[in-house]
Amino acid sequence: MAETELADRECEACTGDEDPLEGQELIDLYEELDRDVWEVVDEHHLEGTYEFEDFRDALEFTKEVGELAEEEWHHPDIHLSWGEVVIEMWTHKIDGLLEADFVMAARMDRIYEEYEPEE
Ligand SMILES: C[C@H](O)[C@H](O)[C@H]1CNC2=NC(N)=NC(=O)C2=N1
Repeated sequence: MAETELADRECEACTGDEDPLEGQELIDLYEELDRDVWEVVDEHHLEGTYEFEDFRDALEFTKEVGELAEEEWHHPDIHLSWGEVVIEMWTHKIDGLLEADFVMAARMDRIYEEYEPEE
């Protein structure tokens, strides 16, 4: 049976004693994200950069991401500028990356589909 798409998986709450993902585990999950948006930084966090037409769209996207973070109780760092939102996503409790971080990133990619500027 095909694996559940990343954005449809549960954000498993972390207990705090998991080991951070590394190596091939990270690569396999990363390949399911929008690589025009995301990069894995130092095997520690995900950094994503989203472009928008203006500040209003960037702000509305930020609000949706904020609501998602509250629902999932898994919170990114968000830098909001005119026409751009930069996200940093990692699991603070273990100071590294777990699947939940990739699930959140995939959910953000899905939210972004409604804002993507015309080519
Ligand atoms: C107390 C602790 O901050 C909470 O359990 C949650 C809140 N949101 C969180 N968000 C992120 N990114 N990492 C965490 O470890 C985390 N922990």
